[in-house]
Amino acid sequence: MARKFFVGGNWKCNGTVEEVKKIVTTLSEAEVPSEDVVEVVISPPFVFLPLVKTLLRRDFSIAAQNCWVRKGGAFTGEVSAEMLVNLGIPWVILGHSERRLLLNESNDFVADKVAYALSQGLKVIACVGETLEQRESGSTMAVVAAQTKAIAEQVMHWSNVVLAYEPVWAIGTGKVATPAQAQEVHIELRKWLHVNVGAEVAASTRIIYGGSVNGANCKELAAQPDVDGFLVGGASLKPEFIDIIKSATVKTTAKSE
Ligand SMILES: O=C(CO)COP(=O)(O)O
Repeated sequence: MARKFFVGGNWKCNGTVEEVKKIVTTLSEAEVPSEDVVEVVISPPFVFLPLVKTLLRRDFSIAAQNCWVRKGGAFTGEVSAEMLVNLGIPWVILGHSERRLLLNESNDFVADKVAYALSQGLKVIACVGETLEQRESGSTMAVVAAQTKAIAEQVMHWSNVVLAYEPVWAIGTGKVATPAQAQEVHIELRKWLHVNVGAEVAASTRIIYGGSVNGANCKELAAQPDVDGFLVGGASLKPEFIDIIKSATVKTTAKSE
């Protein structure tokens, strides 16, 4: 089954109203491949979701960067999945390493969030990835498999899940994984899905890469057979995000050759 290229722009905790308007205008004016070729999802901080939803071009979609683990209620400072649905936000990023590491979100907690968000009809970008220490000790696959396993135990239908492999050592460091390093983990994750979930899910689930993706390195990464797109941080705030979206054509060119 063909996996549509997916490009997410994770703005993290950045932006002002003025900056948001500027970025969205730049995106609106850009010529990018059609929706048949690439799915683009922009993820601003919660407070800017309504503004971005109003201004964003209709062929791009929106994600929140997090949501509460269960139904809303007396949880000060949290935003529930129901609220995102109510606002018409279709996607949510869950399990980002910044939340796992800085806010101590465990594999099980992330998996609970994924399950609840899916149950409310949200689509989920679920993030996994190892730290530098884990990579250097040779436990990369064990770490990402454990993170994926916790999620897989709770997911019944994978059609609304995108798996994002984001090695922590590559996030915001300018130290991008080599195409071979990314492909190696992506193919292992796909094999893991094949063995533990099923052949159809393994073949159809998009596994995207995140960590210092930019306009210069995106094409080579996109050319890897198991890299189905990107989750972009810093570069998603810059005009080069458009070049990253355009790297989707690497797949269509490869196919038609
Ligand atoms: O964490 C990321 C996307 O979620 C990646 O961030 P950078 O692209 O800034 O390295």
